[in-house]
Amino acid sequence: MPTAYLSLGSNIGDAKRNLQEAVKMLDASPSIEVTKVSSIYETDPVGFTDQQVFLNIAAEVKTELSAEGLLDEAQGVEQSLGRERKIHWGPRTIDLDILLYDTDNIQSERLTVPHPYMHERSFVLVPLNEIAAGAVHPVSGKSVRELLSHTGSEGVRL
Ligand SMILES: Nc1nc2nc(S)n(CCO)c2c(=O)[nH]1
Repeated sequence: MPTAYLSLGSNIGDAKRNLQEAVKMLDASPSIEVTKVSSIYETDPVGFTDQQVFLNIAAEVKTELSAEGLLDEAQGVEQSLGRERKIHWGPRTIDLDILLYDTDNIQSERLTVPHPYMHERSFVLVPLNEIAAGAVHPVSGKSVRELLSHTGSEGVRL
């Protein structure tokens, strides 16, 4: 069964509860099993820096869904939790990004996997390293552990 890794983030409202609800909703989907969840990390905002700190986690899921099917589920969770896309890269109640889907390399209208920025984001790599240090980025061939050794964990706190 395919294994995928997701990054989840929130910096509006009760961020911890938003993350917990998002994981619960993913696991409640009949076609998704959440098999690992990282600790919650407080992280400095990247991209649009004039906003609240984020809380970030990573999750491992097993699913028979295609990557696009998993994206549909993830976007459904975002909508259910009130995700409003006002400012690009701005604050959000919840954000779910697909990082890896097995060792697939996907470039479609809707989806790029591996996530195009995952290799340069400590707020993604620190939680992901906690649950999948040995997972391999299918484009670079580097493990999560190796990617993290290049970015460092600046701006990420347990
Ligand atoms: N620390 C941090 N910065 C972010 N900038 C954006 S956009 N996002 C949303 C995910 O792309 C985040 C995030 O989740 N955490």
